[in-house]
Amino acid sequence: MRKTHFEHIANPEQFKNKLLQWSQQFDELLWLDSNDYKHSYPSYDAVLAAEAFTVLQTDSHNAFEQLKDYQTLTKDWIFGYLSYDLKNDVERLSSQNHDGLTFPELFFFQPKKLFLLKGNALEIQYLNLVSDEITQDLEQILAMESQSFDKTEMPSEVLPITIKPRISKDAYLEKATQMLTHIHRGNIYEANFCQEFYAEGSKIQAFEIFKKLNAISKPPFACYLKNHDQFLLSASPERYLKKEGDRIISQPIKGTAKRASNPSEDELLKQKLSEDQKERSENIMIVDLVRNDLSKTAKKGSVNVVELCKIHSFEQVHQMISTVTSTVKASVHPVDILKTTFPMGSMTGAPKISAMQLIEEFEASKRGLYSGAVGYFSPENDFDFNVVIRSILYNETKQYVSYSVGSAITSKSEPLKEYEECMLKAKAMREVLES
Ligand SMILES: C=C(O[C@@H]1C=C(C(=O)O)C=C[C@H]1O)C(=O)O
Repeated sequence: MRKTHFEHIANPEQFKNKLLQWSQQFDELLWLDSNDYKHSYPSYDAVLAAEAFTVLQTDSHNAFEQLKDYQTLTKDWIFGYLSYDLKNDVERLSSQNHDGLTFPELFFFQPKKLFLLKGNALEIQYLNLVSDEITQDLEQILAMESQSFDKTEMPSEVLPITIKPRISKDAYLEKATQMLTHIHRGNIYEANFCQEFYAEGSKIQAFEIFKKLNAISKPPFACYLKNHDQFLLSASPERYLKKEGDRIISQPIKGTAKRASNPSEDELLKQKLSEDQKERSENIMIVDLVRNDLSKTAKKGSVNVVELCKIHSFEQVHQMISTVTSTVKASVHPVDILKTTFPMGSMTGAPKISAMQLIEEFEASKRGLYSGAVGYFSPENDFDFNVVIRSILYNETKQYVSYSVGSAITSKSEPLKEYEECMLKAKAMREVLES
């Protein structure tokens, strides 16, 4: 079905740059970049999937069954996303909040052209119908002018944008206080409460903004997605779920601290986060939820916490990350591993269903692709998906730009501190949009 070509790449960083530049001509593309992060469970350094041969695009109704059929019948690489609102396909829930983006709730495509980069080894896989284009495309890519990833010039037709909050700071503080009341009453233990920032009537150069966001964040799960007029520019540091053979890996993040330019001050902030009882309990509650979710498809006794509350430092923030693994039963369809764990606990709270009900009640925007997952299935039924956070979403036709941020509310939360945590997470996105 696919023709494979191998190529040695002398300068992977420069090649990535050229490849991404070249890919801009396609209507459907997904770019995944680990930014040379030393992953404990690595896949590829960078992947480009371009030009759809087949597509699955739908709302949440029966979405997981449709994805299962599509993945089973296609028997090939498929790339795309699950939006948060697929919760409505898994539980008796609905999404009534404002949606300025109107993206499909699920989108997957089978790319005609696929590039997989690991170290200096490039694997090109083209569907047979375009396989005679490999040599010519490769020549074109190598001849592309290499542009620096942190090139910051703004094309002249682009106007500065005005970002507005969907809810005011006072409304946020009021809602967070009400959430706390639910927690103190024992209705839930933890809720990931999010808020949207948006700009209307805005034209942005999505690709330029992505390059800037990536350059100042260098996250391990970066992605750039284009589905015609819909764009996702993501600087995500978080893995949702990976399947490698019968091994399942989940790496929830809970616990965030700012970085300092002074190294000793920065080390102190890291140390403080590591020892912070509130942040640790936030993280452990989600680890418990993930263990429970994974146990639904795991072989008996195979769910393990292999790393608990470890601090990882990224350009923008320090994060507390745990790793939970399991061995999946042979009879389980890969899509069911997603279905039984979705949405990821780090973005809901616990217990999951009650937390999602309160989120719907208290948040003002439909989460959509924010708080969903982007990734791929391989022909071997493996997969890897990130968590869509620290991401800018853009509908070019509607000229609507949006980013959302959130934080975990637990019994020890102080609303103002949670608000500040949201602003810390928003900093890089605001900076690249307003610069
Ligand atoms: C909600 C966001 O992040 C989530 C909340 C985190 C936290 O509470 O520390 C950390 C990572 C994410 O799971 C966001 O970045 O918007």
